[in-house]
Amino acid sequence: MSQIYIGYDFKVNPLQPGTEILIAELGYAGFESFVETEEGVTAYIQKDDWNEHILKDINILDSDEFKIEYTFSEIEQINWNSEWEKNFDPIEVDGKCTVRAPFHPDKNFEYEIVIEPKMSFGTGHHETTFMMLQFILENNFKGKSVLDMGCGTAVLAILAEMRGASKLDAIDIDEWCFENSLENIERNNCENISVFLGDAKLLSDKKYDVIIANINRNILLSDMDTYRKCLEKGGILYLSGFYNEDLPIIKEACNNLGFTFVENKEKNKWVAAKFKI
Ligand SMILES: C[S@@+](CC[C@H](N)C(=O)[O-])C[C@H]1O[C@@H](n2cnc3c(N)ncnc32)[C@H](O)[C@@H]1O
Repeated sequence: MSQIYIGYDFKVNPLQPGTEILIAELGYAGFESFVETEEGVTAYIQKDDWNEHILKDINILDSDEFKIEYTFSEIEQINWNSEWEKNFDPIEVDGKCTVRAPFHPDKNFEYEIVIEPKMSFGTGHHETTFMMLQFILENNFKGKSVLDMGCGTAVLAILAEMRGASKLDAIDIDEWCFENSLENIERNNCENISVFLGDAKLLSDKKYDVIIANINRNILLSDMDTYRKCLEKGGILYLSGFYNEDLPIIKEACNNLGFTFVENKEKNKWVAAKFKI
């Protein structure tokens, strides 16, 4: 890999939950990989995605509860495999599903997903991915056509196929996520998932029984109308990637399009919500 990265070394006090909150916020600002250290975290972002105001919306940096100091520098080469081996512990969801890396030993779970995340978002560690995995475990996917919008590593599409979905599209705007999704789909022997590079513009003539979209508040709001048009009657929409304070805005936008709110989950202020049409 030859992309140039900017690496930020953050010292966080108190370490937890400060580091966890910081990683979550940086993830949504475009940082792609995180290496937890004894004092905090080193976070990486591609130089092409970076600008000098990149930390402007990271709220925890302005919080009185945490003291956070950082330095940053340009890095030419990162060995992602060794970074992940240091950092990626397997996760378990509700005793039924595990998400692990290829270098972890097998586990005896009903659903075992092997993900080599490299730089893509979606190992299950993030609250939003975790809650979406829970929704997929709790709900019926048998024979359903499914869209995983903003697929990252395609972890959600992979579980949906394991749960019986018969035809799936996984779409991501990021080229690395597109390639990583293809690799993970093969690694997990999935046969019903097609991966596309792009955004909601790809959806003009598509129809699905279920749409899963874990992106962020603004993209969800701007693409919601397209999701609505792509859902079959009786279709289900799962949304995540926003904080609990944004749930009323998301609900209102969904209501205006004729969706009914079914339920939501919440973890460390992040929300995942289910709607039906
Ligand atoms: C929060 S991550 C979620 C990844 C994965 N679905 C998960 O649950 O872990 C959001 C993903 O959406 C992608 N994305 C951002 N904007 C998008 C857009 N307009 N259309 C499609 N994908 C987008 C990002 O590249 C990123 O991989």
